Amino acid sequence: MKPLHVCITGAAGQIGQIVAFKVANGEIFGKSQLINLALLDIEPAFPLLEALQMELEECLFSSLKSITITTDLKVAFEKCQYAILIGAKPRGKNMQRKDLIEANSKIFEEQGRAINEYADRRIKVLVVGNPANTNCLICLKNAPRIRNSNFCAMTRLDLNRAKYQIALKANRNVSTLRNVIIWGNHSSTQFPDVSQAYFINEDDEIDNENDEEIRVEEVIKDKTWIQKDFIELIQQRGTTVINARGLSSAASAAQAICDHMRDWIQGTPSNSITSFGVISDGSYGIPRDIVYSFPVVCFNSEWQIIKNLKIEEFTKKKMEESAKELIEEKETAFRFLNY
Ligand SMILES: NC(=O)C1=CN([C@@H]2O[C@H](COP(=O)(O)OP(=O)(O)OC[C@H]3O[C@@H](n4cnc5c(N)ncnc54)[C@H](O)[C@@H]3O)[C@@H](O)[C@H]2O)C=CC1
Ligand SMILES: O=C([O-])CC(=O)C(=O)O
Repeated sequence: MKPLHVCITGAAGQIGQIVAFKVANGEIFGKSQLINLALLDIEPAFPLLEALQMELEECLFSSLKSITITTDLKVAFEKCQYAILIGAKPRGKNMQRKDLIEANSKIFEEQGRAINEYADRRIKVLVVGNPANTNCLICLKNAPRIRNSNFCAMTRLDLNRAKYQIALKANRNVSTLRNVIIWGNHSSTQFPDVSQAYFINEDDEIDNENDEEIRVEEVIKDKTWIQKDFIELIQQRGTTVINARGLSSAASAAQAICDHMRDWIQGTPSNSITSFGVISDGSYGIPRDIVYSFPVVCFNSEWQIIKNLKIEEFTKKKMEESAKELIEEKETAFRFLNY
């Protein structure tokens, strides 16, 4: 079996360090898939990359064929088939993610260009660095040789957070919960939506056609909680973690990266949908040319937006608010980059 070329940017950072071990241990591509791992960071972080390399090597991961540590975009992205773009400045207390546009948009412009020039034409790119949706848009605009659908922004952490809170409130096992959706921006305007979500029977955790379903809105009858407290809790979760630990989420973000990539590559489990930030094709009236989180399914290593869900007025308004913010972010970023 041929080894895969995988690149992690910002690998010396708090998320990057955790993801590197997970990738090396087969959490995305499986334990039998060999990996050539490229770890990119900036010069001041190079000693941390050296230490990371030593530790990875000494874990004796059977799927890790080689490790390259580098500060050079060409070396990092040469022949790259999967890129996880984390390297960027994180926000601190009292900041919104969009306050990072000036600090981070150039990074994604440069990396988009390098991916365009050096990577495998079929590369799949997950953008994590904030503001993730707008950085993803910048990246794909700078990589015209690569299909737009090969770029995603990560909203999986929001989805995992939402699923946890719903299962907790319902006092049910999270593994029996299906089809929660994150719409929009990875920001405080995102809309975590349970209108399509349901629980399957506890005894029926292995999906099959005969799963008995019960809608979340029939289990959690507290409409105020669903339409207000729950939404705000998920929209503000990143901030809550920053306020508690002084730094943004790391381990849960690393896990969400693996969950996103695994679904993308190996396919979503049957009867399950997930949410990806992807280039809008105009579905649900969302303007084109922004990266927006939609419900998707994946098969054959491709995602597809779930169409024709019935959208209520409440949902539609929330979806539009987030689209409006993404258009504003795009305008700010493009002005800054002189596009
Ligand atoms: N989409 C999401 O759900 C989430 C996104 N994030 C975002 O991920 C990013 C990284 O977060 P952390 O790992 O906590 O930050 P961190 O500060 O611990 O690590 C960032 C790493 O990126 C490196 N870096 C900076 N500029 C770079 C460049 N031009 N090229 C390559 N590497 C570069 C830094 O040297 C550092 O090692 C932040 O923007 C954060 O806001 C964090 C959590 C969740
Ligand atoms: O909140 C932040 O800045 C980091 C992040 O994206 C998250 O935890 O969802």
